[in-house]
Amino acid sequence: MEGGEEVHAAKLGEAGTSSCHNISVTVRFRPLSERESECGEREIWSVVADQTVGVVAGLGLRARYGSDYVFEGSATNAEVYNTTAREIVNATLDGVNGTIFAYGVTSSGKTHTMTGTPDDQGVVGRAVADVFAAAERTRDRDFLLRLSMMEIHNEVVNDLLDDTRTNLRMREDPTRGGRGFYAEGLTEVTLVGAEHALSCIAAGDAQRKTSATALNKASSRSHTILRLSIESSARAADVAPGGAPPVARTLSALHLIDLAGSESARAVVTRSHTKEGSYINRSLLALGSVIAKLSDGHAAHVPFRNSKLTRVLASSLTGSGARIAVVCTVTPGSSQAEETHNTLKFAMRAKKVAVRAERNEVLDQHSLIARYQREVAALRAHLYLERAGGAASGVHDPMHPEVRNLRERLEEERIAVRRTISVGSAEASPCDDELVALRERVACMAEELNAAREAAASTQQGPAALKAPAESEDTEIQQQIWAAERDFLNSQLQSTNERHAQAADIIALLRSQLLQAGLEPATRGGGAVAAAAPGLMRSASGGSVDFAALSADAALLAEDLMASETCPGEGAGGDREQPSAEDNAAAKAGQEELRALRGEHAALRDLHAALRTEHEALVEERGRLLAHSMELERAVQAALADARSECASAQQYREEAAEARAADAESGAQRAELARLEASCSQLQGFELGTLDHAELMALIELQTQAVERTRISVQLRRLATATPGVRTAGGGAEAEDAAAAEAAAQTGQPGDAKADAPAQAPGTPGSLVLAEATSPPVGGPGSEATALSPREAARLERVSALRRSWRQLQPDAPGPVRMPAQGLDAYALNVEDAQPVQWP
Ligand SMILES: Nc1ncnc2c1ncn2[C@@H]1O[C@H](COP(=O)(O)OP(=O)(O)OP(=O)(O)O)[C@@H](O)[C@H]1O
Repeated sequence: MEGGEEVHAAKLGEAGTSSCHNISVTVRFRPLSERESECGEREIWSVVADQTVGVVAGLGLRARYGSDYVFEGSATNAEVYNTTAREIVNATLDGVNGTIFAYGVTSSGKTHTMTGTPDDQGVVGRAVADVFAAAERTRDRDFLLRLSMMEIHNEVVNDLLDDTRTNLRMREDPTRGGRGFYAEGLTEVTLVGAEHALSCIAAGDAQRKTSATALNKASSRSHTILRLSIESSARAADVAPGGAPPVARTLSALHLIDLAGSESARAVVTRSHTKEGSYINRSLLALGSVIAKLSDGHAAHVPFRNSKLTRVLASSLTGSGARIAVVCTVTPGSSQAEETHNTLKFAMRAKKVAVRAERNEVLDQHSLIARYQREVAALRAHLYLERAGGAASGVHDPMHPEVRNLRERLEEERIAVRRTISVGSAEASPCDDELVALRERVACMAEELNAAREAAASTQQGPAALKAPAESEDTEIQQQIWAAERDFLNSQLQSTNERHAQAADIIALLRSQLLQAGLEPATRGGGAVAAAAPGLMRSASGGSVDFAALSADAALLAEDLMASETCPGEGAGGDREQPSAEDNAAAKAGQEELRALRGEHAALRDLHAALRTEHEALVEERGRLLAHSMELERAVQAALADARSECASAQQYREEAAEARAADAESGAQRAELARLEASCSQLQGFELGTLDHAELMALIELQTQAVERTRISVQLRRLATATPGVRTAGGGAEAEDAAAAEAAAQTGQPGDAKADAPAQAPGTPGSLVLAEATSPPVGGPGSEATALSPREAARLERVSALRRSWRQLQPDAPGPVRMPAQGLDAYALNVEDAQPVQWP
């Protein structure tokens, strides 16, 4: 069902049945991990009622969440699958799309639920087995199953079935019902059996990006989307014979999605985790807002385009829809309480989303399955005819699934080999050119050698031919001819000797040049080379050999060789019938020289071949070393990046530790103070009276008496304070207002002014009552006459002064103004606050 294929499809009006379902929501707990148990974590979330989870201890998250199904940590994958997914998987065989995904924070058990373990397969393995088993059982229909797998990693879509296809584009297909996004160029493998499907899925899983984080040894760093396309139609044999009738086929897709887990900074180990974590959290946020909009039911716009994940899910949530199940995985531990709370909130929202799910049935003459069916029918007929003709043995059905599969694999391998060859030949083309040039040169030299040989052979035959001159020829003329020939041959011999000498010099020069160039005797793979030309092998200046110069030398040598071979032997002149001994010796020496030259030539040729081999080995070696060094470079860069991010994390941890230590010290001091207060309190409240001796008891009674006295005075003062001029109060409510009024009066000289003996900067602590010194009667405004106090006011003032004196007696050491706690005057706690700790002997 890749983009555009359904262009030819036509909906069967009434044939497609539609129903509306809410997303099925399952909450699955995982057991506490070993690490969590070792750290002393407690299980604070649990099942609190039928299909309801809630907090069972501490942390103040007094929450309860209902869901369709709840599984505790002991539940198996089989139980989870049978309850939550099986029905949806079965519906896909009937043409209804299905989507099952796992959602939760990192390390909560999503991959455990979707992929499972070898002993307890997850949703994916079980769904694939069920689909194939059902297809097998349904004898009256042909099924075509195709698989694709992709991951969304850092908002980049990668093909998990073909690692060369990365960064695929998401395209919108307007021909699909509702919103249909698909990844362009995503591989779809036609499946031939459950085993085949599982092996493809295992290969795809191996391509997923995972890495160890602080919370999970194998944390998924990407969202994985597996899509199983299911196409079926009435079996070929049941299709009306003749022509190509329209085929009614059902199409559906099962999406199995293992989301990456949202994660906090706690999970981060490296800098790349931070980046991945932010992409993961962003896309999950986008999913959350899509679900929130859909759960609202009236949202005008649903932001599917905000992330690739929501685009992929768009077709399931709209259009012809899908039956959807979400398994929310959570950990019961106290350390992830907040995250669990958020996951459960997502679950609640998802539960409200209603999705229409429609049976997809189309009429189509062009579908793949229709073509296969026609081909199968034709092949069956062919097979029948063959069998009838007695030639049925050894016939293989080319449409047999296994044959088809093998063909597909063969084709894939062929493509891969072609790709490798084209890459290899592009890399090898410079070497090839060199090789071709060398081959041509060697061929030229071989030709030249042959020509030289022929010439030498004809030269050897020369004297014999010269031995039989025609009897009839004039002897004198003959002698002149021979003399001329002798002169010619002598001159030739001389020039040959010179050339030999030149050739010897050139060879010596060539050797010395090669030696100077640093061409050492081969130490590896060059035994033959060393034998052919000791001292020649590799250039120290970068490993390249000057083939052009070498070839020029070789050509020169070959020329000399040819020239020497085409010359008649030394001493061939003179009397041909009876060559002199001198001539014979010279000829012999010439032939030896010739042999030596030939040997030299052959050695040179071997040298060429050996050098070529060596050169190829060097090119290969260099390529390998280059790749290795690039790999090392990459590893070093990655290690550097990791080290830097670890440094940053360590610094952060150090700062956090320092803060924690400071907070610890502070809280220690507070705890000590609290303990002291609690001790005083319990003593004062009589909890420990039984442990006191007589003197202690008396001291305590004294203290209590003083406290009661202070309370009494405080209460009286409070009553008086509001009505008596000259008394300034401070604290909360009306007292604060009074104090502010008194302050304002002091500044403006209004009546009520009083000279407080309290320091100006501390008019009163909140919640305390301050008795100011009333040294003079209040006066009126500026320029006004002093106002005499009324007898009632004077009496009050007198009482205040008396009270103040009593207070002073009780608190002789208290500095500054008389302050008494005003909070809770009616509570016994006042005494606790006010009392000094009793120093027991
Ligand atoms: N229900 C379970 N029973 C037993 N072990 C579980 C269960 N769920 C999870 N685990 C274990 O907890 C660990 C983390 O689980 P898993 O890798 O599935 O988490 P995740 O949610 O996929 O994490 P991430 O988002 O980081 O990929 C694994 O070792 C897994 O075996």
